[in-house]
Amino acid sequence: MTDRIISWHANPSKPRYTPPPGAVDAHCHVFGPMAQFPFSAKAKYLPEDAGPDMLFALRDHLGFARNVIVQASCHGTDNAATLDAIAKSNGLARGVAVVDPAIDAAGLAALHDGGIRGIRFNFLKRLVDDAPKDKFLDVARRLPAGWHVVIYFEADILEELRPFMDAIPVPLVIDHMGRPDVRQGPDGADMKAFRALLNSRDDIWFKATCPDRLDAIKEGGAGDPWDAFASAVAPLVADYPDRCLWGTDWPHPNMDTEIPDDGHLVDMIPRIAPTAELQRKLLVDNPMRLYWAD
Ligand SMILES: O=C(O)/C=C(\CC(=O)C(=O)O)C(=O)O
Repeated sequence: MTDRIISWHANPSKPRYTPPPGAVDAHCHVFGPMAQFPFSAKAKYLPEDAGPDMLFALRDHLGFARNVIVQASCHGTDNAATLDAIAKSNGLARGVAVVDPAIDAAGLAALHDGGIRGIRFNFLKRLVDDAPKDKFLDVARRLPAGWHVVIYFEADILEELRPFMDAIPVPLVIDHMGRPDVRQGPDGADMKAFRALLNSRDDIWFKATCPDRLDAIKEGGAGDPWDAFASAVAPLVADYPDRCLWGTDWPHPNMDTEIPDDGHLVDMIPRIAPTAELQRKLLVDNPMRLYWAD
């Protein structure tokens, strides 16, 4: 793997939609800079540098106030780039780490001090070599108070993961709603299965994110303006208004063949959360509860 990839829009449009004051982009990443924070030897993609300065400039351009930076698989379990970005944010960013499950209490406390409030378990085979459920459960039982677990999986393994998720004793946040096939519509099999998961516990949250991935032309969707995503996801946000989060997913890893315009992504917000109250919950109240409770 030698070629470094650019997966972000060079000149995203200014959104027509204005987020409420204090809005949080609750799913984004930083890449490198590689000279300072080398990528993991196990990385499945090798991106160009997309550091904190670029992330914070995009935040301001899109009208957001805060970021939740999620450690991306290309940095493995070395969270230094994520921690560096949080440290440079003047308190306006917090993060989700990926850890070696053998991490000890002192290691977790250091992450907490650096602004981390959760850990991510990634089950996508194209992104990680292994996902040891027993070791994941062990560390999930030892997290600092107030932390949660973020899980990234695709819809076809939701049922298989149910016993594992049931055993996690802290709140769960599901990336991109477990990647349902949005073309099935709001009452399709994938959304029904996801609703059953949400109904099994009241502390499971979800990210109403990634129309560009879930309604991608390369996956058989229609692409921007992502109509199937809007009609499948709006009812979910309406029915679970206190458990949803939103994020850009910038710099859009692995979307280099269909790079989304971040301004258009922001313009999806009123289509999935049509009222001011829903927008405030999605963008401010919910992420603040999860990431800035202290
Ligand atoms: O970041 C995302 O939302 C999605 C990713 C990349 C990723 O998660 C990672 O590298 O850890 C994907 O589907 O390729």
